[in-house]
Amino acid sequence: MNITAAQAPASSVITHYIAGRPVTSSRPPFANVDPATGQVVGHVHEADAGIVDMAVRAARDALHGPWGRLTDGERAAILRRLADGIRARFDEFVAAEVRDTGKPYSLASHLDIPRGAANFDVFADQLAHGATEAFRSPTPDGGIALNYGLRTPRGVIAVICPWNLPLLLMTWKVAPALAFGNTVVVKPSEETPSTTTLLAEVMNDAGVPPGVFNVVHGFGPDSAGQYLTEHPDVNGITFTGETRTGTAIMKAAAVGVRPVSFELGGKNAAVVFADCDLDAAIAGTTRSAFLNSGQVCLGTERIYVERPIFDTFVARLKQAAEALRPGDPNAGDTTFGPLISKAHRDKVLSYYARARNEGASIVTGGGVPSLPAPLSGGWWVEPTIWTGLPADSAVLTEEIFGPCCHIAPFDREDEAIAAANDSPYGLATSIWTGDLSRAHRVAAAIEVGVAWVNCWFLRDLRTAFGGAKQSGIGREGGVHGLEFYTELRNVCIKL
Ligand SMILES: NC(=O)c1ccc[n+]([C@@H]2O[C@H](COP(=O)([O-])OP(=O)(O)OC[C@H]3O[C@@H](n4cnc5c(N)ncnc54)[C@H](O)[C@@H]3O)[C@@H](O)[C@H]2O)c1
Ligand SMILES: O=C/C=C/C=C(\O)C(=O)O
Repeated sequence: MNITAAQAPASSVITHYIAGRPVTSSRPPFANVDPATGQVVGHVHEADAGIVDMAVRAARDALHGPWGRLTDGERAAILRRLADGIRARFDEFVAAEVRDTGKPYSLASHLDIPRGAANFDVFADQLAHGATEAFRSPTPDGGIALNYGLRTPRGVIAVICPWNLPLLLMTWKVAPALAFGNTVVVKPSEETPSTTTLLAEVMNDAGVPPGVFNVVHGFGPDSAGQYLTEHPDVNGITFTGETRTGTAIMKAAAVGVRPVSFELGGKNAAVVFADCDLDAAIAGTTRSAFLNSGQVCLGTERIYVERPIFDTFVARLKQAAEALRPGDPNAGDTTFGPLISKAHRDKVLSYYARARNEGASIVTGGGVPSLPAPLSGGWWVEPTIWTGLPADSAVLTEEIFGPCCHIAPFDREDEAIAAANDSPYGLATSIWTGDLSRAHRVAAAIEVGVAWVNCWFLRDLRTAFGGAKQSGIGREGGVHGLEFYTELRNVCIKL
């Protein structure tokens, strides 16, 4: 929910950050709201087309400045300083992320901020070990030619991020972009402006030249997001967010034929076989269904359980869901947070109502928890589990992005695979089985970008990360970002 500055206290003002300095804009700032309480905690400047143009120009100028002349080793050293700079201000980053998202301190301090720093380390490492191809090529005249690959930065990259893992997903894009010599104009989600703004300060302190990293704040359509993706001097667009937003951005990218790197929506399935380690499957599926209040793209909203253990699995997951503790995000025993906004909570509750109206069996949840003030003003919903809905129910086909999942039984492996693949999305899956051959067989059959076996959200940052089908375009991580963040030229020299 965003209201004008007139209604918002002047407690904290977030401005843009262009060419190494804060920049304000003329549009009425919008309010930043704490989702745990619904209270306004500050306000944020909204970029107009002129501000976005200023940022893109600064990024273009920086490409031709000292940044463009740094060696890989010098850029790697700066990336490591960025990681250290985030860690040096760890408490500030955690507090800012918790305030913007309402997520529990335990989650922001163990996932969001540590990964926000680690993303810079992994790409600094990549620079130290990167290589390109070379060939000694026989020539028709009996001589030799040398062919070698030469990677150059793509240029000015537009980076547009969602609100669920704000710093993690921002540096997951900024780190490779800068590692490979690009400059960036980034737009964090309007819901979560704070940690990216702190990152701008860390950039300054780490010696990143002005203009290499620029931040513009605002919304999508008719605001910073649209102006940035439509700017003709942007050479590539990396975006994480909803699939339908990706469609709109892809149309903008088509003008000028700019490449895109997309991490989009999902409707991920877990497949649980009767021979699994049930304790591990329950623990892992509790995380995949309810972590970050279900606001994780890799999360599980569809669970298929082999019939012999179906009733036990449902009972155990119910017990785990009911043990989650909503509360003050900064309280040590809080393990469950609110949704990001009133609009998103209304969306999730609309699916709760649909499930009820379609006759689902509500195993647990389905409503709003009763919490004391000031939390009663926040955007809370109950962790929810359903069974008994038909496969074509909207609850089983559309991304809800909330703390809810549907469990259905299956009798045969091929039936479970077909159910898991029955989706326009293809982001992630988790497979729980004690049979190693089956693990490999099923992981090869489910059409996703990331398949976990007997685990979930276990990440080696060098591996390929991204979605198949309508869940994404391209891959991030390790060497895989090279295709988007660099141009590869072949040089052929007649010797
Ligand atoms: N695949 C992944 O790795 C991944 C990771 C996290 C979230 N997601 C997805 O993100 C979604 C939730 O995040 P969200 O609600 O912020 O997504 P969203 O698409 O509504 O917004 C994402 C970002 O895009 C901007 N935006 C919106 N419309 C735009 C437009 N027309 N032009 C340019 N920018 C525009 C927004 O301001 C925001 O910064 C879910 O669908 C989730 O699955 C995917
Ligand atoms: O909500 C989506 C989570 C995305 C996670 C990553 O991009 C990652 O782990 O690199």
